[in-house]
Amino acid sequence: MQDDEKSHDRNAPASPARRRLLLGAGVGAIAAAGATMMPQDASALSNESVTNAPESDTTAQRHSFYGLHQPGIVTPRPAAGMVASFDVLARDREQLEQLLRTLTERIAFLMHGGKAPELDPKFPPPDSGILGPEIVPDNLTVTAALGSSLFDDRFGLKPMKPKHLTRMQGFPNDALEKDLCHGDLVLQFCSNTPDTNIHALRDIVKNTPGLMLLRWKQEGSVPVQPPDKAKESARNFLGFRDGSANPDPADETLMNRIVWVQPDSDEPAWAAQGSYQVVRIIRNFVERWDRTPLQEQETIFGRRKASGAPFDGRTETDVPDYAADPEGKVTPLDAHIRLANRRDAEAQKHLILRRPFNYSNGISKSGQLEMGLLFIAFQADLEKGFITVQNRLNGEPLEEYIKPVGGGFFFALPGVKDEQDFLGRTLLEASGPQNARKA
Ligand SMILES: C=CC1=C(C)c2cc3[nH]c(cc4nc(cc5[nH]c(cc1n2)c(C)c5CCC(=O)O)C(CCC(=O)O)=C4C)c(C)c3C=C
Ligand SMILES: [Fe+2]
Repeated sequence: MQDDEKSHDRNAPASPARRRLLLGAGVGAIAAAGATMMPQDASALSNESVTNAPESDTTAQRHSFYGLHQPGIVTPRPAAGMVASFDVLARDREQLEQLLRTLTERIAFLMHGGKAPELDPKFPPPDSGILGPEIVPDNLTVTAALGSSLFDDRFGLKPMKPKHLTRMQGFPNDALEKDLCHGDLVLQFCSNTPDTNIHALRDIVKNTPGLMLLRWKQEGSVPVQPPDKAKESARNFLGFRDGSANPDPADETLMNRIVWVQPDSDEPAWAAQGSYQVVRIIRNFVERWDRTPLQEQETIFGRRKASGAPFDGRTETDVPDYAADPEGKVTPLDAHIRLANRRDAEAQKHLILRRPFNYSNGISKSGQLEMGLLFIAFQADLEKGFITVQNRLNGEPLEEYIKPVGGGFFFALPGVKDEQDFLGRTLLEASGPQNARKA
């Protein structure tokens, strides 16, 4: 059987299009055919398939919304991502609580899936309908985080601000566009398809009128690979594997150290089990990059382009030995990976969990491709994490090919523990005299 076919559930009944393919070509013929035949086979379907929806057997994938932590941080990164940033319009704490409760209710529904609600047709339909009458979960996670601007006088949250949460400062190579930066509240959508993310965003926007207003959004994607292929990091738009040295999200002890704010930390108690989220929209000058010799590209990152291996290794999981290369004769001292992680005891304090997506936004006024990296990173300490690493990267050779233009610093809220709980409850309960209604 060919690679493309293996991604389907073999026990699932064949769809009409697939049955036609099997009947038309004959199962034996397909099995005998080489992998290179598949494109011809796929396009040999009846002309009906030109307008049929493409098939996927992953639309039923579902994450649990409830738990100690929000999903979308250490859960696997699917093919489609989006960050949407909002200004909060709620006028008082009561309205802020209403917003957080509505967000909780909508996210719980969207991640679970179910029938789209119906109303008397004299009213606007409650759902956009873009996923049809049955809303599939499609691996969706929606992760909510707050910006430092929410911790002002409007809601009495000032004393509750997470210790390191600041408005994102500009770094030396940045050219930040103000319409692409900051926000009171940010939602990160991750799912199998852009349509599922857009559906979720439109649902949330429709259900929060007068409570928040979109400020900016950025969509992104991750290239997919056949499920039975050995696990490899996905490639970014500069063609390199991105994520090879990411800390293991399945290692709970490690995640408690580098991602999740701990109850015994110096952060406000309400913030325990939350995480600092950094979002950076980093444009890549791909035309210039594509005219750069391979050798130079690899020197800039400190890794081989094809395999992702470090210069003293064979595979992308091999660990570079900088102690054996103090002068940078193997891996240059200013290579991206060497600056980002010196691989010594000190560097252990500055680890971050990266969750980036590639983005492509059309073209610039001068006819250049507007594409790059929607860089997202989580850490328990913003100062020790992203800010320290970025300061080490300042002035790196990669800067000739990248330009950060937007993003912000946020604090991803602790998880919603059950159906009685809501996003931000611990914050509202902890702050001010007008405590939040008990969940
Ligand atoms: C401040 C943090 C980082 C920014 C911003 C950043 C931008 C950026 N990175 C790439 C491509 C790669 N990065 C890689 C490794 C890597 N990058 C960071 C941090 C930032 N990158 C870290 C901590 C690491 C890991 C270093 C290590 O532990 O060895 C790699 C190599 C493969 C990998 O480990 O992921 C690539 C490729 C781009 C294109 C980019 C901005 C556009
Ligand atoms: Fe990087």
